[in-house]
Formats: sequence, structure tokens, C-alpha cells
Amino acid sequence: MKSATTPMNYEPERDRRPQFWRLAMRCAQIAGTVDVIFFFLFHALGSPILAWVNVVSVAMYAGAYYALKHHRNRIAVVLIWAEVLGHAGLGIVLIGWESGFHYYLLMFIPAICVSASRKWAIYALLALWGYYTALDVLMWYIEPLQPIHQTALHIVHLFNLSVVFAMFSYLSSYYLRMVVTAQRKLREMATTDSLTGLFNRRHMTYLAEKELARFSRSGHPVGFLLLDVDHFKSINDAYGHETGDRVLGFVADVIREELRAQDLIGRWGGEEFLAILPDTDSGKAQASAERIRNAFLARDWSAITGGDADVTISIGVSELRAGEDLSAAVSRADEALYRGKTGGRNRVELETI
Ligand SMILES: Nc1nc2c(ncn2[C@@H]2O[C@H](COP(=O)(O)OP(=O)(O)OP(=O)(O)O)[C@@H](O)[C@H]2O)c(=O)[nH]1
Repeated sequence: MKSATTPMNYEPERDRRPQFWRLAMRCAQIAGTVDVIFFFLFHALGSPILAWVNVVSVAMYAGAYYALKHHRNRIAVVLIWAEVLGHAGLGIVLIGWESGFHYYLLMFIPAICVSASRKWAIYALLALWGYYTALDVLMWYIEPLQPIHQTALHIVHLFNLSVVFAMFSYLSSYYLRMVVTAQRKLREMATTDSLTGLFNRRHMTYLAEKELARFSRSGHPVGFLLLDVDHFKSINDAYGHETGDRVLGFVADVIREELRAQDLIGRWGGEEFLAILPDTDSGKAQASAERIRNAFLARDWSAITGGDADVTISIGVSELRAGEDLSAAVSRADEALYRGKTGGRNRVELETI
């Protein structure tokens, strides 16, 4: 039994896998349209019973679409299952296995795997397999009840095959897009700080290590900036945590705007940021830090906080030395930052030699 604290239990069914239900709506529309075509096709091919079955089918798909639109997913699922199973069964019993109506049943396989829990997926797949093989075996022993001309049968077969082919292609590309989007989101979540949109500390460490490896091969300089918002606690205290969060977002924007595209910027802690500047020695890194500090002074912070407090930043600067690791370079930037704080804040301090 699932624990009562399982997040899934708090989530209404309609909110789970919303893309799947949107896809189901699209499929109900497509299937309804195909059944309208069937109506005319079977009239033309001389099978009036099957033609009128399609009127019922169109009504069922319209009902399923309406139910999905109003988040009555269970009703929609029952309608769609009943339509596909009934339609395929009738088609086969009336005009024969060669009609290809059984292909439609196969389209349930990916749908079941995506939409149902593991246990229900197994039951549903077994039931589907049982129905499919039972129809197949039945047609070994009985003749079609309302056979149509052989040429007409071939036309129906080709039509069904083509529809199922097109639907499978559509479903596969849709699932693929879903997986790619989910992967991108996961990667973004794993590497990005959601508040500022900058790299998070873990990813920053990973990127820094790669940069260091490059540095040790090329010998090009790498600059480090450790940036810390001054008196940030008082901003939180004066304007509230939410405004504090907004300020952090703008702090990230200022840093991003003042650095180059190839510089790596990450949120290192609460109100602390780390920037890694490839191909930049400490002198140039110090100039970049000054540019950021001045940009803070030029920014109209009252528009963000609604008060009259200015936001300033202190920055410690270091340059990677041959043979040292990330933490050594960051710790020297941290010492410089500390001097900036104790020296009155709103300052850029370079590491001591
Ligand atoms: N709004 C908000 N506040 C945060 C976040 N992360 C850390 N803080 C706050 O940042 C403040 C940092 O305070 P301190 O470490 O005392 O530093 P400070 O007030 O900036 O002072 P100095 O760094 O010495 O200039 C704390 O009040 C934290 O609660 C966050 O994500 N959002």
C-alpha cells in the first residue's frame, strides 16, 4: 500500500501527466475524424452496418473529447477503450481479420505503458493481449458475418494500415519530444539555481574543474571573483524575504550584464556569487570587478525594493596559480573579500601576493 504521504496522493488524477491527457484529446479528435471518413468509405464499399457503427464511434470520441476537456479522464478512458475494442471487434467479425481493424488495438500498448501504474499496466496489457488473440483465434473458425468484396477488403486493409502507421509515427514523435523536454528540464534543474537562473554551486564546481584542467594545459590565466551583497540581512529585515529574493535576482542580472559570455557565473551561497573568468589575469579581473561594483551604484534599487536603500557589493579577486586546485583560488578570493568587508564594504580587493 502506498504511504499517505506519497506526493501522488495529493495530486488529483487530472494533474498527473498532463501532456498525456492533452495527447489523448488530440487522438480523440483524429480518431473521430477518421471515423467520419470510415462512414463514407463503408457506405461506398457496401457495408451499411459498419458505416453506421462509425456514427456511434464519432459520438463516443466527441464524448471522450468533452470529458477530457472537463478533466473527467476516467470517463474519457472508458469511452475510448470501449470504442476501439468494440469497433475493432465488430469490424473483424463482420468483414474479417484481413480488414486490419486489429492494428488499432496495438496502439493501446504505448498508451497503457505511459498512462497506467505498473500494476494496472500489466493487467491491461494482459487483457488486451487476451482480446487480440481471442479475436484472431475466433476468425480461424468462423467466416466473416458480412463479407465485402475482396478489392474493398484490400482498400479497408490499406486504409487501416495507413492510419495506424500515421498514428504510431505521430505518437512516437510526440513521446520523443516529451522525453527530450523532460531531460532538458531535469538538466536545467540539476545545474541551475532557480532564484537567479545562474549555475548552482555543484555545477559551478564541475565547470570550474574543467576550466582548471584547460588552464593547466594552455597556461592561460584564469581570474576568480567572489562577490557578496553588503548588509543583505538588513534588506531582508527592512523589506521582507520576498523582496530580498527579488533583489538577489537583480544582483545576478547586474553581474551577468557586466561580464562576458564566456565567463562562468554561479550562486555560491545565500547572497554570495562566484565568477570564473577564463583568459583573465588578476589585473583584468580586478577591472571587471570594479565595473560590477560601479554598476551596482548606478542601478536604481529603490524601483526594486520600493524603499530608499541602495544595494552595494564587495568583491574579492584572485588568479589561479599553477598546480593549485579550485578551493585554493576561491579561498584566496574569500580572504580578499573579507578584507573588503572589514575595510568598509562596497569595495574590490585583490588577493595578497
Ligand atoms: N531573501 C533571501 N535571503 C537570503 C537567501 N539566502 C540567504 N539569505 C539571507 O542573507 C543574509 C546574509 O546575512 P549575513 O551573512 O549576516 O550577511 P550580510 O547581512 O549580507 O552582511 P555582510 O555580508 O557582512 O555585509 C541572511 O539574513 C540570510 O537569511 C535567499 O535565498 N533569499
